[in-house]
Amino acid sequence: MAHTSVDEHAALIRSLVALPTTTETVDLWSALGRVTVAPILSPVDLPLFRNSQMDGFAVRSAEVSAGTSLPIVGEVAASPGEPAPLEPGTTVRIMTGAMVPAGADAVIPVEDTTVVGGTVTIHRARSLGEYVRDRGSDTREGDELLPAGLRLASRHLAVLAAAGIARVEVRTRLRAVVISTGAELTRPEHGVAILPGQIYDSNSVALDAAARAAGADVTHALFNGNDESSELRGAMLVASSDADLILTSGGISMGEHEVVRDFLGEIGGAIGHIAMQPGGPQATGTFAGVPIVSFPGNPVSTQISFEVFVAPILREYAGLPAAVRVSRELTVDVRSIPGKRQFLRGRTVGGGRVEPVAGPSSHLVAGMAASDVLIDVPETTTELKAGDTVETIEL
Ligand SMILES: Nc1nc2c(c(=O)[nH]1)N[C@H]1C(S)=C(S)[C@@H](COP(=O)(O)OP(=O)(O)OC[C@H]3O[C@@H](n4cnc5c(N)ncnc54)[C@H](O)[C@@H]3O)O[C@H]1N2
Ligand code: MOO
Repeated sequence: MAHTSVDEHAALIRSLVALPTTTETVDLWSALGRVTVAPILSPVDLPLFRNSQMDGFAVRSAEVSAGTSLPIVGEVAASPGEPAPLEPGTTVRIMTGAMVPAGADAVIPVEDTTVVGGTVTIHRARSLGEYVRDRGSDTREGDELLPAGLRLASRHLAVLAAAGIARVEVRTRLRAVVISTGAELTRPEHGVAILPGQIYDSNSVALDAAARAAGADVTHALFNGNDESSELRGAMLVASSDADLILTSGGISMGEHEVVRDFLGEIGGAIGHIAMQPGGPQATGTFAGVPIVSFPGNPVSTQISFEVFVAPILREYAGLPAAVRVSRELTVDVRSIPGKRQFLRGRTVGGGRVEPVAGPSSHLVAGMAASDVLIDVPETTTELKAGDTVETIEL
């Protein structure tokens, strides 16, 4: 991997990750954010029947002009049942959503009328079809309601329900497992009484949240709090039984206790450095048929590696838009490492500008939290001036 570029490594990971090809059928209540697999055609016309847009009176429009009075001979509510046809020279009260009786072709809103006893006087003429919502005027039986590959939002669920569709076939969610490694790690849930030399594991929760935000289902967020490769193998066995992708953090560099590196070595994985900062050390492998993508342990390296290499694949599969890239002007001069694609943390400021946040070091987890974009500096760029345009990636 010595001279591997970011794009080459991204392509390698894309080739490793086998996206699920199965589908499942879920009810609408569980379908939010899921992705359709085929176009969904309407089984019905919408509206289902000709109905009133207003509370008022159903009339034959040709019979109505300003000052017309008609006897009120009945009422149609928005409720089951077909109303009787409207007799000529009469009207019926009608409610919004109620079926318009045969023979009626317009609705007079109640506020345009005066009712005295059983007679209504209409104050102005109405045209044919006014305030009548025709059957099929929204969509026709057989028309496409939703396309394939659509991520379902509330408005999509609403039209399915309106058409009487209770269940929808969706892509099976990609199942990811997250494993953090390092004997120095403890979980924040364990409280403040940590030993000298211990730190809180922030990568598990970061990767778990990032994977879920990218539309994946995280089946396990495991934690290997020692540097034993046998223990990691155990975690991998659990993970691989229930995952399409295993993400690890830590233990892939050049130290003496690189548990992920050792494990990947045993299973014939690939470990090396790529032309990227942060996120130089990178590794991949396959265990029990499940791809493993291993990120360096430094918190910023892990987070950025996920955004660069894995998030685009997961988002695409989950029907989410790709991360937004925007050109912005730098507020200050910036130096970058020759031969490495650098992803600096940035904060957007007014006028389409961006200022770097914290430094380039990959332990600056608070600096990462204070940023809202990554500044993508090409491998060949070593110096940028205030006012220069840079590509930013929204976080
Ligand atoms: N001699 C060399 N040393 C290092 C090199 C190198 O090329 N030669 N590369 C450096 C770079 S760059 C990085 S990045 C790291 C990657 O190391 P590892 O993947 O082996 O990660 P660890 O050593 O396990 O951890 C690095 C760092 O991150 C902290 N860490 C680890 N896991 C977590 C976690 N879950 N939550 C929060 N913080 C975590 C860990 O304590 C370390 O401080 O290697 C450099 N070294
Ligand atoms: O490349 Mo490392 O990921 O800078 O910290």
